[in-house]
Amino acid sequence: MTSSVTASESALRRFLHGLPGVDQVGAEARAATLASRSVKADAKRQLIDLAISCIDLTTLEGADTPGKVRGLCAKGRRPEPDDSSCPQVAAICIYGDLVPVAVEELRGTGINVAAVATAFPSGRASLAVKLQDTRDAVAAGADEIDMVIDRGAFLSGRYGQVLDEVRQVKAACGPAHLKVILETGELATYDNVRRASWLAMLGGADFIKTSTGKISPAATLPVALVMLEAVRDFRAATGSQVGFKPAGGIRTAKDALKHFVLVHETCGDDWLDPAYYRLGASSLLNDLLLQRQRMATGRYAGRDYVTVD
Ligand SMILES: O=C[C@H](O)COP(=O)(O)O
Repeated sequence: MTSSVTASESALRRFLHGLPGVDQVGAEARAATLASRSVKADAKRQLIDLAISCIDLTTLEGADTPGKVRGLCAKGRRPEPDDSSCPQVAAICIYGDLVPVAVEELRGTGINVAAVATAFPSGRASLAVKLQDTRDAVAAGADEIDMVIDRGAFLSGRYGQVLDEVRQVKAACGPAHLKVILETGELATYDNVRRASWLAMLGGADFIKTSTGKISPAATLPVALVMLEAVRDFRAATGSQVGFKPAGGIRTAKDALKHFVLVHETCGDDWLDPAYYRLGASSLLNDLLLQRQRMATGRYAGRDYVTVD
């Protein structure tokens, strides 16, 4: 390692370890307080539609098939086939090999195709493999790349390596937007979540994302709070607005509303837009549709009203 690399590594370490520490008890208490706020019925109606329009509708299973992805695309395009006032989702999030199927199904709809890449979900592969994974997905038509950071490198303190990987993947994305997944359930402390958030943003992330959905805990409210503070503070420091995507374990409309209260109170409404906010979820849409129907008619339509995935 050259002395200049060593110097920049140590400057990076000093910067990340110089960020204010997270008060664990305070963060958990604040997240719980905000989550207990009630939302008025009118606002709830609007937020349910906003939540639908912010969803990255996801399937990330080894057993995924072109047929399953086609079905997901159809659902994302017309979540309520009999109600044209129901918004479509923001993106369909899938493995890279299925990108051509989604591109075909979503052409002209305005729904983005998001591909997980960089040896998702573990992130354990050479940089060359990760970059090729990214280029392949972009060449196949992905509009967005969801990469994972190398948690082993991060937890060993090899921050420069993580930063460099994010930068190189960003360059490989070309015009595609980059979401950087921290896998917060493996980062052990809120301080690490704050440091990894800054590292990803310094590397050029367009979005920072909590989790792969493969590890529990995933998008907890205190973690979301810490990451929202990071995107807020990053904009104040640099002028750049980076988006935020909580993902994993968000299953009910109630969960989504709690996340929205957190965004509103922490960052303000500039983030309440699919351009800066996504909810990564495989089954949340069903509950949002049930609640939407209940608010429109005053009763639940029954579980068979929505598609059972
Ligand atoms: O990125 C999204 C997650 O993989 C979805 O997780 P979920 O199945 O818990 O909704």
